[in-house]
Amino acid sequence: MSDFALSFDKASRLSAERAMAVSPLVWKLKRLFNIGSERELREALRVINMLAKEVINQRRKMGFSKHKDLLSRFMNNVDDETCLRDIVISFLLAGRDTVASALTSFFWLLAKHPQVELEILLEADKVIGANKELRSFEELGKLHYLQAAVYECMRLYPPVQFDSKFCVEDDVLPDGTKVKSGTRVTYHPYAMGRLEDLWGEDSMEFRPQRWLKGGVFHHENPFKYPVFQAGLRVCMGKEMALMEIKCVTLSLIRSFHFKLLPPVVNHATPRFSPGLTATFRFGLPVIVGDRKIEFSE
Ligand code: HEM
Repeated sequence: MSDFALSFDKASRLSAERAMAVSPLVWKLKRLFNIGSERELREALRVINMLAKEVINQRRKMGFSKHKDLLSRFMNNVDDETCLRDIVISFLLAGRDTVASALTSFFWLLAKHPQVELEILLEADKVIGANKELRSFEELGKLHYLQAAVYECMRLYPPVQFDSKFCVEDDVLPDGTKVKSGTRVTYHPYAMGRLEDLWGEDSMEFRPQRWLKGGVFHHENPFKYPVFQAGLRVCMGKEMALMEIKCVTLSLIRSFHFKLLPPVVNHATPRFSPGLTATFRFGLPVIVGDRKIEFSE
């Protein structure tokens, strides 16, 4: 792995650990004396900042005024170097591990539910054509079962499993709960996705059909399914993320077969573990085979 990726992973982990500390005083003292995890975090951030600035410098050398990619657009409108650097890092943080986490969970669920994988393949053959490649964004939109399966996957395994906000001034929630200024308020998509009150008695089952009405995908209220958050600060990359997850899954499962490796000591079941972005603690060991050739045991 590159220095950037290693530092990025380390900084994400250490920042998440800050949030889980018994008291913020612990990490604040460590930061003051530049010791332990805070020293490691500072070093990781130095590497990340340096490389993010390098990305911006390279783009500047290439010329950005006529380019239409996201970074060039930001560079055309933002002069502050530190702000640009933070934009690069925010988009990486928001878009890198979240999609990877969703894909890992999805491949795990598909391996455990071959009938769902089969439905996705049959739908793809019907809409796109057997042995044909996806041609357009519109065609992707016709894959209702695939979309339902992706939503169902993230209901049970949301990449952002909980998310906190701090109240700026005294407020009252719609149900009358008073929230004092400075209070930390957390919503928990992982817990909400499993509530029987919200999803019914089969809330723990992976059942893509719950998202379909007459074979057509239908959205749920985002406040019931806050996987991408809801309201004004909803995820800016939602549609891009969904497109990535669906395209990667389709192109891989149409060509390859993924078989879970037999349980390994201590890794018996993949463990969904918290972090800034949740992921499977020991990765997802699989054997990859050609879809046209059956696996032999
Ligand atoms: C499955 C994948 C993804 C999930 C589950 C997800 C989820 C979320 C969530 C829960 C938030 C709210 C965070 C907060 O307010 O604390 C958020 C914000 C955001 N996401 Fe995503 N995200 C995903 C992919 C992406 C991608 C691919 C991008 C862009 C490349 C992206 C860009 C952003 C940005 C810029 C924000 C901040 C929006 C704002 O504060 O106004 N996300 N996302």
